[in-house]
Amino acid sequence: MTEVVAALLCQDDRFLICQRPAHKKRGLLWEFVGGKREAGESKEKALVRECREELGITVKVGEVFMELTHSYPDITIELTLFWATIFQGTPQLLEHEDFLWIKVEDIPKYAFCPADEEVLRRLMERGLPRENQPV
Ligand SMILES: Nc1nc2c([nH]c(=O)n2[C@H]2C[C@H](O)[C@@H](COP(=O)(O)OP(=O)(O)OP(=O)(O)O)O2)c(=O)[nH]1
Ligand SMILES: [Mg+2]
Repeated sequence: MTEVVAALLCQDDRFLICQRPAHKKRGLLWEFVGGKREAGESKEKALVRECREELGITVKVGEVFMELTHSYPDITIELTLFWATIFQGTPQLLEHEDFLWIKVEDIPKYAFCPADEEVLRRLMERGLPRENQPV
C-alpha cells in the first residue's frame, strides 16, 4: 500500500486539475497535484513538498476532504485528498503536461485517474463548499 496525498486547490468557484506527464503511469490523465508520502514525513508536509516540486507554489493545507483506497495493476494507493489554498506563487508547469482551473460542472469533460472518480462524484454532488477551505 502506497500513501499518496493530493490537493483540492480552490479559487472562487474553480479548482485546479493537472494533467499527468505522458511518460508516467496513467500518463495524460487528469489528477489533483500531489504524490507519494516519503518516510518520516507527515501527509501535510508531503503535500507542501509535492506542490512546490510540481507547481512551484506554497500551499496552506486544510482539512481532509476524502480518503480512499484504489488498486491499479501496478500499485495500490491510499489516497488522501486535502482542501488547500495557494499561499505563495502561481502554478508553473514544472512536471505536468498542463493544468486548468475548472468548475465542478466541467468535470465530465476530462478523463481523470480512475481512483479520483469517487472524489469527483462527491464534488459534483456537493459543489465546492467554501467553509471547508483554509483562509
Ligand atoms: N498525485 C496524484 N496521484 C494520483 C491521483 N489519483 C491517482 O490515481 N493517483 C495515482 C497516480 C500514481 O500512480 C500514484 C502516485 O502519484 P504520483 O505519480 O503523483 O507520485 P509522485 O508525484 O510521488 O511521483 P513519483 O516520484 O512516483 O514519480 O497515485 C491524484 O489525484 N493525484
Ligand atoms: Mg505527483
